[in-house]
Amino acid sequence: MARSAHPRNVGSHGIRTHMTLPMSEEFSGTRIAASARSTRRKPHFRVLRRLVSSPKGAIGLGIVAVMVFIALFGPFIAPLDPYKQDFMATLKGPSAAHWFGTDQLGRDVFSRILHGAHTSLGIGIGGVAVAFLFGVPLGLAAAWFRGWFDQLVMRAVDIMLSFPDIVFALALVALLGPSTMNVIIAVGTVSIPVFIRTARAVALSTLAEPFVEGSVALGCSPLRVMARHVLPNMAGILVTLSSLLFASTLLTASGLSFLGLGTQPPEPEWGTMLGESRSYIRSHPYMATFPGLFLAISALGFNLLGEELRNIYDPTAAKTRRAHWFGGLAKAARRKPVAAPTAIPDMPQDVLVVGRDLEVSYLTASGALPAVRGVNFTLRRGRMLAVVGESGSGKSTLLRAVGTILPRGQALISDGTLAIGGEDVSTMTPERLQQMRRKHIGVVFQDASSALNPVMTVGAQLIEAILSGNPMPKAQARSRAAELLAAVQIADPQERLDQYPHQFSGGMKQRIVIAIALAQNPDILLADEPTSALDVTIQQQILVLLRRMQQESRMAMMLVTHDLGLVSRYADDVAVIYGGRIVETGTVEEVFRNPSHPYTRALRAAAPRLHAPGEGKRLSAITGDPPMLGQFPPGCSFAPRCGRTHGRPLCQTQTPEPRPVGGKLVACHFAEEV
Ligand SMILES: Nc1ncnc2c1ncn2[C@@H]1O[C@H](COP(=O)(O)OP(=O)(O)OP(=O)(O)O)[C@@H](O)[C@H]1O
Repeated sequence: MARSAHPRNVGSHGIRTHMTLPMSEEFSGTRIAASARSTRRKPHFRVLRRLVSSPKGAIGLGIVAVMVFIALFGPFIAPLDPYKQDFMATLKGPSAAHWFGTDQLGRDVFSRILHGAHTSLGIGIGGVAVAFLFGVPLGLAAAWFRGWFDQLVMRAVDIMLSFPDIVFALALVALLGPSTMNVIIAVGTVSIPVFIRTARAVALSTLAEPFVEGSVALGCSPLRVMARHVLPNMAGILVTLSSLLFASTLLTASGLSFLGLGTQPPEPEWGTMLGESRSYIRSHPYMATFPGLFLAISALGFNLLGEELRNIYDPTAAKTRRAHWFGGLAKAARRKPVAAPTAIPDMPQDVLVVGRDLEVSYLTASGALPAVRGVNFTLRRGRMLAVVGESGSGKSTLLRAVGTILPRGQALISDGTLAIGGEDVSTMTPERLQQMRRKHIGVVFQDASSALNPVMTVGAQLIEAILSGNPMPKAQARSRAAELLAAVQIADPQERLDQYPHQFSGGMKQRIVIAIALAQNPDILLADEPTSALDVTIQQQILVLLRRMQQESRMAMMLVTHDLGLVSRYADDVAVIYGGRIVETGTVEEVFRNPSHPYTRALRAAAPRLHAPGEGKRLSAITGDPPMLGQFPPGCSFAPRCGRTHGRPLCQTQTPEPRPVGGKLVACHFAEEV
């Protein structure tokens, strides 16, 4: 039965198991000498240098600089009074006396353009600022809170977008009255939905990234997650959007001025000037050409500038200028073990995580569907439990439940009990959960590339992980970050701290992810297919590293993997999961030496083994497909694919419960029939 989701998506449910192991409130991490140099800052003129070194950036910056200069100093450099009428010189074409000609009242068009720059660009910038300041926070809030708030915001956005910009802006100005300020409010309001949609879409995808989940797992607050990960990741797109909107805002504002609702004559403004030139467009085209040209050039300049800024702020798009680093592993010999965590005095017991009849469900259109169904397991200090099974069997869902990082609003613990350090997570407040994640749980995700924030240096990400649970001076945190990099065998750690993830190889990125997971000296380490994106030799190195650290620090570890070879080499215990249930569990030796469940046997037979008896034989595949979410057959879920069932009704009707068979727990009615 599904229950309402906890704000942090840990289900609240009625079942309570009395646990007596209180989790320590405080965890004193390794003390580090504050001898490191301070965090180096990137010089701000780096951006300027990059801008001027590219043709697009240089042109864009040049145009914007000229326009800003004109907006600021136009009145001082204008040769004539922009308001002065000369009825003897009306509608004169460009000449030495009037470079851009004169208008219907004999006013100097050039001087009016110089004076009008201030108002025109001011309206554009003001409109974008209004849209940005309201749209971005609303979009971020909608992505974070989801639910009814998201629905409300998005319906309002849909309604606003269903009107053409100019019509909506017209209605607003008609309501507020014609004035420059009201035009800014109107054109800004019209653009708010675009910012909301963009910010929400980017935030949603960024929040689903493993590196953000990692931050949530580290216990970072929503504001911090938004400020550190989501906003920097959308900086490029927001800058580009702002520049594009600047152009459209200028045009919409000009349209309003053209209709007489914007800046009022005799005030010079490019849109108003275009409006005034309407009647003379055929006979005296220069009247429209010059203000139009200034509008178009301004829009072009902001666009070019925005595009180049996007390239700069997205380092993954930028070409790596420096040579790649090659001599890594040779220098990495200076290995430095991570210090063992300080003992938690009031948590001496070995059992750190207990799952009892644990059920985890996804909230789908068809209701809450269980992906993990009544599993029992224990994570013990100093031991590694491997969770194996086919794709879709529920391994990652189980790991995320243990890490209290189930996707918000999508999954929840719907039944049973999960206790971490003796505390039932369903009774924990969001703050307690956050503290738990921050101090006691480290998570290593599958794909290191997406587990690291591409726009933050490795050092910044490590320092964030270190500081999230343990305030300390930045210099000390940097020193600790370098120590962690050295511990995961990355050479020249001080220099590497200032580099971005794309400057590291896949294996090194995964080492960094491991370093981040270990930043708080966690008691529990969760690794979800930590090596499946790596080649075989690197897989071995990473697993050796993980195993060494797990043993040195006596962490309880859960390893999710498809690779039975890795399990037999590195894990202590194994849980074989099928259709969301643990079908066989015990020590690796017991389970693999003499597998009892037909599914375990089939998995073993399907796993490639070098130098195994019968080498050269074809691998046997498991016939049929694993059950889909919500489509589990009655009785034993494996029965439709099982060679041992022989059509026996018991398998089709009664779900086998795990029972002791030869030192293991096996969920099969006929486990003894090996
Ligand atoms: N966000 C989600 N919404 C709905 N169903 C989901 C969601 N995530 C996973 N599932 C479903 O839950 C089931 C278990 O998925 P899970 O990712 O835990 O399996 P897995 O064993 O880890 O698979 P893999 O090895 O491919 O990662 C699958 O049927 C999957 O389709």
